[in-house]
Amino acid sequence: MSQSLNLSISTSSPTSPNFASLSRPSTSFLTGSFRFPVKFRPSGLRTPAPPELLITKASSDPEAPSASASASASAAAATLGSDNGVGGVLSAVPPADTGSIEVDAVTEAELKENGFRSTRRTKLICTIGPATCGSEQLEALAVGGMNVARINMCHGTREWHRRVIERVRRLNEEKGYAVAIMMDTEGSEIHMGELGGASSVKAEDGEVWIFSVRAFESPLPERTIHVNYEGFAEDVKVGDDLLVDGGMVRFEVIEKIGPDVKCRCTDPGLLLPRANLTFWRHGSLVRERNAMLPTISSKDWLDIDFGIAEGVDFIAISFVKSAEVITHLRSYIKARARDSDISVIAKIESVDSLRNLEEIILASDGAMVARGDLGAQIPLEQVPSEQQKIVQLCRQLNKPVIVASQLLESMIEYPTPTRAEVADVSEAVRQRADALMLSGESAMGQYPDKALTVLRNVSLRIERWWREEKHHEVMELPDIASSFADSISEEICNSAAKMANNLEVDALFVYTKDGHMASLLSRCRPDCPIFAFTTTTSVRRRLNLQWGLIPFRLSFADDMESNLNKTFSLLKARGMIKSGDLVIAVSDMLQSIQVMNVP
Ligand SMILES: Nc1ncnc2c1ncn2[C@@H]1O[C@H](COP(=O)(O)OP(=O)(O)O)[C@@H](O)[C@H]1O
Ligand SMILES: C=C(OP(=O)(O)O)C(=O)O
Ligand SMILES: [K+]
Ligand SMILES: [Mg+2]
Repeated sequence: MSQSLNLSISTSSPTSPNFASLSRPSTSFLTGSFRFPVKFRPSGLRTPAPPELLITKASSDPEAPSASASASASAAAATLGSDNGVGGVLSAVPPADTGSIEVDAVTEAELKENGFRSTRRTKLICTIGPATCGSEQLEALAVGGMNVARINMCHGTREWHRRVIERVRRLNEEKGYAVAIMMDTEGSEIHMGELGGASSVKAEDGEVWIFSVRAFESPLPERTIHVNYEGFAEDVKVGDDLLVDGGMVRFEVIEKIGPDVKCRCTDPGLLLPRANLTFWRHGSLVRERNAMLPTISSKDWLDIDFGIAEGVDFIAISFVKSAEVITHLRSYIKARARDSDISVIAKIESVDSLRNLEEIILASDGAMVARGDLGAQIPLEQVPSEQQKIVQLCRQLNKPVIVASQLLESMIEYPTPTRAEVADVSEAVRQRADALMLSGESAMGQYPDKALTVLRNVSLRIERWWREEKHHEVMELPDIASSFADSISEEICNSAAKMANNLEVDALFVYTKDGHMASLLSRCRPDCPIFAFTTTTSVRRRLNLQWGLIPFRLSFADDMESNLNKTFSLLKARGMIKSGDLVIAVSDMLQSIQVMNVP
């Protein structure tokens, strides 16, 4: 049926790609629903009440993580995979049923509905907050295409986050989803405290407010804001500009009285709990003192211990300045979590991270273009070119990249996006970022599901447009292999992806134990989807973040012929492929490229 290296290409015609039924009935935003023009920034973001979970200030959370904290559904149930030779990677599934194949239930439905070619390649991340922490809401997001759930340790208690993780894991187990978990650290940013329970407070033009490092009893005195950074009053100078959320509200420092800093509001707007603060002097960001704060604070280390104990799939590090901190964290994780592998994502959101971009990306397992804070640290008009640069560099270095923040900001309040937002999302998809992320839109907005639908539909539409119009940017992909064996893998993947495009195959199949070959194929951004077969649940979940990969868990042997036969019959039985489909298969056990029609 097939031969290694000596390519046997069957002449029977592959099934034509099915582009039918791309847009589902729920996609009304592109088909003419009406919205009022939004002229003003919303004057009262209504945060829906959390259904069951209690939200309190993270810093007052007395609970420290312990080894016994790993009581999350899957971590506790984890067994060392009986799957052969996987180096003891944690697997959340019971010992392998050799006859079965596991794939995300939503992807499976999508494959059956839309056909191979039309499955979504861009991955979607949703930040979970009060609007989406309940099981039903989490399930709605999973069904809507959420590949990764992000929890932001800047908000909520560890207990709150633990329950979210538990719910996601339970849904995965009971309903067959494969949603991965990303934990995002608070980092050493300077931010305001809670607003005494209020979801937002308006600061009016000319008002005088006190920013102070003092701890206040609730309720806060009027027009008083707590600041989390001890050195704040010493660092600011009279005349400095104080920017909330990168300029959504602006104050001028008018007087310092001990720990209190008196400021006059110069650009009125809404203050949100724990909003980020930056201060500027003579038009430049004051970074010197801020930069002395450690990237990973002592609270972050406790959160990281929590993430390791809970077995999260990704840890995103805020305000990374250099590669060392990432290297240090990776060895920390390796020592603490010997059996699991947690990917470390570097958030690019500071001037220092731009300066040391390449070494940071090389040291990390992936990167996030965190445009929220980045836009507060460099001029806004520089953000788009930095985004493009980061996305390209990550692809060249074979690291997954996430584009984050304000993609659909207006959908926090409105059911349809602005045209500008749709254009921004389209651009990120066109740049072929691995993943797009929702923040406030899903964490505390009124239309989390609709926002996710917009990301899904824009991704599908732009990806299809690119394929049909053949807008391929010929991106030079430099050799990145560090050994001869890696070079072979890299050449095989580059060639297989090129062959897949030229032969217009229906799918690439990759059999990979550690996921590396799958990411090398993803890096080529081929026209067809990539079915990535891997033996462990944790690798399968991590592959969720990468462009174009459809991860399956399957126990397989080194014998490719039997792997292929087994895969074909399992996938055919589930209606995911059919006889005649043209497939190219590669594997990291047997270095070969095989081209064949599904029997
Ligand atoms: N776990 C949570 N508990 C309460 N509110 C949250 C939580 N996560 C996110 N939010 C809300 O969603 C908003 C957007 O989330 P995100 O962008 O992740 O945070 P930030 O605004 O701090 O950068 C936050 O400002 C906060 O109001
Ligand atoms: C994603 C970001 O980080 P956070 O939401 O944690 O501030 C950002 O700043 O864009
Ligand atoms: K954060
Ligand atoms: Mg940030």
